[in-house]
Amino acid sequence: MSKASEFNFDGLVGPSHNYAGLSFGNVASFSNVKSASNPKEAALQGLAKMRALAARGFAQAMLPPHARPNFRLLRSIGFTGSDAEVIARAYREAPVILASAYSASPMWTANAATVSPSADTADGRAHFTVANLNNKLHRSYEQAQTARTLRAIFGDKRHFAVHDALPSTPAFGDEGAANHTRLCASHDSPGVEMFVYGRVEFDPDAPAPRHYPARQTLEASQAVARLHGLAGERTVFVQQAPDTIDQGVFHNDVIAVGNADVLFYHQRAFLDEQGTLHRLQRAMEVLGAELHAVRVDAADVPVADAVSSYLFNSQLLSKADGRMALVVPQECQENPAVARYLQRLAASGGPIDELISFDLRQSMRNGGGPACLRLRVALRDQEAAAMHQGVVMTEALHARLAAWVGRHYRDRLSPADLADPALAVEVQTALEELAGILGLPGLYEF
Ligand SMILES: N=C(N)NCCC[C@H](NC(=O)CCC(=O)O)C(=O)O
Repeated sequence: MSKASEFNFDGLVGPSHNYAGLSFGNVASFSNVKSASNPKEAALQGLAKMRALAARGFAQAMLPPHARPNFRLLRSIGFTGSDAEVIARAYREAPVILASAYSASPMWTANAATVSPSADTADGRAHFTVANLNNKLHRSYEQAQTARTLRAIFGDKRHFAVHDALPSTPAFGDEGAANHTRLCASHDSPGVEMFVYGRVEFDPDAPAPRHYPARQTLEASQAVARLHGLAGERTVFVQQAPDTIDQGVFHNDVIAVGNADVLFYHQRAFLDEQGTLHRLQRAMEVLGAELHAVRVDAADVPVADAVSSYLFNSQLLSKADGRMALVVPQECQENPAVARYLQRLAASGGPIDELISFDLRQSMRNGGGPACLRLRVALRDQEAAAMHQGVVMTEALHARLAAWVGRHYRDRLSPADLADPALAVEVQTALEELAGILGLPGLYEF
């Protein structure tokens, strides 16, 4: 009988991390627009999380940043000449598009792809569908490098299938694992896959948010489930509450998180709370398992506090003793209602008995907490052995990456710095070296 474990692939923050206010509907991104960022601190904060969780024995790996600026985007919209000329003119004429081309958003790897472990799929391989992220210009370009990276790591076709992104059109808006949760009894046996969508393209009567965009469609979620060969009785499609999206919950992982048989969620997460729980419970029964729902009432934690603290953008990790730890951003301890709730939760005798808190403020200021920063990939032992090993987090890799960040990253980036042609050269030099550190020489298309 093979064993399996869940790897967290955290995104390494890239050298051009900046605050450009690019994500309408994401409250943090909008409110920190044009403030100065600290890419060095951002990368070190992310690496510290990876190191600490790896040291605790959790399976941990990383995904590298993408090449920036995205010259393909800039040249495709009419900026010509040398790289320096392209940057100078884009800065003058279209600074927001230059910022989009420089975005370090691939760090939020929960949006890189949707992943179905081999135990769930018809052909017994682990399936990945790259997310098209077509709701935002800066994110819609991530798919090509993401596919290239995933194929470099999961290239063994006997074990893995990496699908290209769905057609990049509003009907198939897809934001990857941020809107997908797998519930199961154990990682090496079949699980229930829950897909959460925000709107339905081809049903004009379906409820939808009024102010902020719903980034994920039902049609996209269904397409991913089909591509992965998931069994109907173990697949559940759930609509997110539209008014909660309108309060800044732009992905389901901002309002719910699941692990093994536990679903930790806010009362206002889903359009039909009872129906959702009932369907998940029935699907779990097919597996001979039982759903353990941990509901947070709006009276204890209002949606606004869930959004500002990112309580639900936490990682729920199974420990060796069978209990679970909740990995939260430090903002949770700073919000009195959330801190009070968490104290009660850990002492409640329920499945979650430990809190682990990280300072991820650089990422949080763009709306990315612990869960945004990681892509979960449950792998059987032989699959874990078949993937590229150079991205698995160890003390040695952490040390090399921290030193690399120290050599190449700036500690301050303001909007005007994006006009500096030296920045583009710095990023390319850094990434060429990174490809060598990770043992992935063909990683980038320089
Ligand atoms: N919830 C999850 N899984 N991911 C969070 C992604 C945050 C990201 N922020 C940004 O892209 C902001 C970039 C800027 O404004 O500079 C987004 O909105 O897509």
